[in-house]
Amino acid sequence: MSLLIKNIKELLQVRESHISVVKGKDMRVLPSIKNAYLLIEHDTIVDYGSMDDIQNLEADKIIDASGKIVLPTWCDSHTHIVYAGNREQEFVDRINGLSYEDIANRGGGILNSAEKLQNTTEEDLYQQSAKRLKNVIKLGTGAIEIKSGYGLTLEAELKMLRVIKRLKKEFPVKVRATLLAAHAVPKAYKNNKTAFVDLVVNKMIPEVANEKLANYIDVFCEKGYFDLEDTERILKTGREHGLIPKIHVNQFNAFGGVGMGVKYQALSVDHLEQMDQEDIEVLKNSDTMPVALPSCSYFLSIPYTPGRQLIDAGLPLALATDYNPGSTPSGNMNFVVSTACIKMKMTPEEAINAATINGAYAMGISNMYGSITKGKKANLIITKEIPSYAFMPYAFGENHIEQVIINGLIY
Ligand SMILES: N=CN[C@@H](CCC(=O)O)C(=O)O
Ligand SMILES: [Zn+2]
Repeated sequence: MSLLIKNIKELLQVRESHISVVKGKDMRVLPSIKNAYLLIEHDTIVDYGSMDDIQNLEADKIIDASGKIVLPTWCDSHTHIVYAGNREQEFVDRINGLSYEDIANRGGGILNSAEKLQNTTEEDLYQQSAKRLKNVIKLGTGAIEIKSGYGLTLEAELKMLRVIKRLKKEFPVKVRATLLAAHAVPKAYKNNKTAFVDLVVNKMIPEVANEKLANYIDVFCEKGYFDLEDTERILKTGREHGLIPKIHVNQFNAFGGVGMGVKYQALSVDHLEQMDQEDIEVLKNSDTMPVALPSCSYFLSIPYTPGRQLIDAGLPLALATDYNPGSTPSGNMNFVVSTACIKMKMTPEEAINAATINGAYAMGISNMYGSITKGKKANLIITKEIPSYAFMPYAFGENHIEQVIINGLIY
């Protein structure tokens, strides 16, 4: 099966295969070909170029993309889409004056979702999660990381990870799984957090690694959740079991979590709404990707990650949704890209780089996803007819996507 897309107004993010990440000033550059064609065979990009140079290419199917822009699908490197029910009452409580912290301290927040999930069957959890995944693919996401973390018991965490495994099997998009057992201290361990970390380290990590249910290890390193010592124990044990760290840090407080992530060669450090100079310096000497989650800042009315400062310091940056029931009930990467431009002062080129190639890097898959490159998976967004690519983040809140192609097939 072959597919030829021709008369593409502009083909974005065209990269040589050795580019796996873009940093600093290079993020301002988004290589493209105007008036382009793209040829797909089966699930792979095999050729592309200017329409002026098109040979007599044969294909089983031809799409005329006149007036439309084609780009790689979004790579969403941070989500929690496997959850049960919703938390709109907490949303209303926050409108009425409670903070995210107040709600968590009253036993709401993550513990509320954990209770719901523990009382939901695996089949129901799968159906709820599959619906969310289907929706975000239609919004242009072609690769996604999904975390556990609403289980908080071995049994419920395994249930979440089995659901992620099933999503991976049933859907054509690339799925990466993360064990986030240390997402909150469960009620039963309220006065004995160390015993819960013991459980994570001695039972949950070995069992999950043994069953090969996760690629990554995560921890919510934050005041009132898990401190540096807990984080270190969890990352160290995760690494020993072959799980690569990707952690929640600096959402509300900066106290060295970024350095701890870098010490254990985290693939990414995510959130970073609160950053100090030391965090920036430590990232400069690492291969760790900083990940910003602007929809979370928007929804909770907390500061945005200082993306401008990070990029101006020569660092790379990735953008992800953080889709979850508490802080970001949205998996729309188009909104993330717009919000990064509007609120974080990122240029459209920087935001698109952050949401494609750098997002792929933050999932360890940039060899196969995140750019238009021969040999990579044919995961593409075809826009509606729009004046330019900057129009996508500019005209925010509108759906500019006409078609999504996953593994060479129209989704
Ligand atoms: N900050 C920690 N975890 C999630 C939110 C969890 C929740 O409120 O359910 C996040 O990344 O924002
Ligand atoms: Zn998160």
